[in-house]
Amino acid sequence: MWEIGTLVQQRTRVKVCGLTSVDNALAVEACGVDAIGLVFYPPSPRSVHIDTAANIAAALGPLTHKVGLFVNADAVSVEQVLARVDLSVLQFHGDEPDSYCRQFRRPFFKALRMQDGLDIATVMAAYPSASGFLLDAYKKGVPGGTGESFDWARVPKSCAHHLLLAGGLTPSNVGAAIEQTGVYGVDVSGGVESGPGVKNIDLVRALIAQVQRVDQNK
Ligand SMILES: O=C(O)c1ccccc1NCC(=O)[C@H](O)[C@H](O)COP(=O)(O)O
Repeated sequence: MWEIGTLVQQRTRVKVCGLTSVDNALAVEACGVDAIGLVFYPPSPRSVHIDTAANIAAALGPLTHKVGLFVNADAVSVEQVLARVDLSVLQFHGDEPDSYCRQFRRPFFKALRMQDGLDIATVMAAYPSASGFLLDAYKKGVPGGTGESFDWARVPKSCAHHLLLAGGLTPSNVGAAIEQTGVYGVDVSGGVESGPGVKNIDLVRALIAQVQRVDQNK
């Protein structure tokens, strides 16, 4: 079970990433997710146009987090997005240092790609401003959305940070992932898609059902 301080987290948070249309985002939200991710990284097949992103963020309910994803973007373009899109949380998937990430004055997750030999504790210590860390699979040259898992035994068992587990999660394996790692939340993209940037609502429902099943047994 995941513990932050003395509090035991009874519910695993769910973020579904890579929404590209208002209707699909609303349908995903209606499944009961906590957060929706918007990818501002043009090479990604899940990249969303800023106008569409603004419409998605405006359409979602006020208690649903809107997370903006960036990969080594220049600060000006991040500010341009923030001026148009009501993002509550940021997520950085590149080589951005803490000083860069914190300048936008939003809570942020730093994505750590779990390359062999990565010293997780040392990297985390370099991000004192981070609200949490997203642990994702490492694939050379691909900053995220790989659809691949990493060895969940590498997720720190007792960790003072909020951890989001990502990488190749599906309705079939998310229960085992939570049981094994006890993370604060899970982040899912390709495993609930029917095409790039299009989420399959049946798969999202199935994923949520598995998360709830495991949470009820905590
Ligand atoms: O989704 C992308 O295309 C993407 C591209 C560049 C940086 C990050 C990206 N996604 C970030 C996410 O948070 C994904 O949900 C995470 O990497 C897991 O993806 P998947 O393995 O497909 O579930």
